[in-house]
Amino acid sequence: MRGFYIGRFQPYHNGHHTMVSTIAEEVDELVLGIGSAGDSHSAHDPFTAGERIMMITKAVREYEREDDLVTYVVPIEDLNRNSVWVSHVQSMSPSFDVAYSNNPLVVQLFEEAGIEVRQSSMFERDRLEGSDIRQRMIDGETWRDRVPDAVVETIEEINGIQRLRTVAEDDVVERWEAKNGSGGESVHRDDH
Ligand SMILES: Nc1ncnc2c1ncn2[C@@H]1O[C@H](COP(=O)(O)OP(=O)(O)OP(=O)(O)O)[C@@H](O)[C@H]1O
Ligand SMILES: NC(=O)c1ccc[n+]([C@@H]2O[C@H](COP(=O)(O)O)[C@@H](O)[C@H]2O)c1
Repeated sequence: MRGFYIGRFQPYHNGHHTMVSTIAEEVDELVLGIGSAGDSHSAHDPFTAGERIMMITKAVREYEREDDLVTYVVPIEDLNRNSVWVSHVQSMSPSFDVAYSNNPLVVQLFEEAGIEVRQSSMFERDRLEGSDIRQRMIDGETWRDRVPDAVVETIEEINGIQRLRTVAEDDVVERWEAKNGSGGESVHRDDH
């Protein structure tokens, strides 16, 4: 049996990794779908699809060895039409028998398409949440104990913390300018 588990994995953390270990008890093969694959370099989605492929491919080797799990990592870009998203996923992924997700929209779209969806409880959600882990990286707080070692290695290799801090700062400036104006007018007037 082949399963499919999709997430943004920004970054892939120990909550996702625990979910994969649970899934490994139920399937022989697992497709890990990297959602929002076209997004990167923002505070919400700092890492590219390729970087997330590295994190996940290296991390799940543990389960390939221990549980004989066969894994495939497939990047999946977003579409602006939810109604055809499941077909889009199916067009990019090896075929699968069951989907795993705790995301209510994803669950609904798969179920409406007649695909079985299995949900799990959230593991240590107070510690294992992507947005919180990204904030800890920005603030210089501990985060390494919340992700697999392979993810620490990848983030260090790509200098990911520095990137995240830079793009997060840009996001704050953009949000401030969207709310208060860029000050472009006064700069323009000063030119005369
Ligand atoms: N701690 C966790 N335990 C179990 N499942 C989780 C956990 N965290 C996330 N998931 C599930 O994994 C899938 C992918 O999640 P996602 O990559 O959005 O992580 P996230 O921690 O919710 O990140 P973000 O805060 O960036 O949205 C979703 O179905 C999500 O519900
Ligand atoms: N219309 C669409 O493009 C569509 C619909 C549902 C989910 N998704 C994607 O699936 C992924 C779901 O992952 P999360 O559970 O991590 O949010 C996200 O990348 C999300 O953007 C996309």
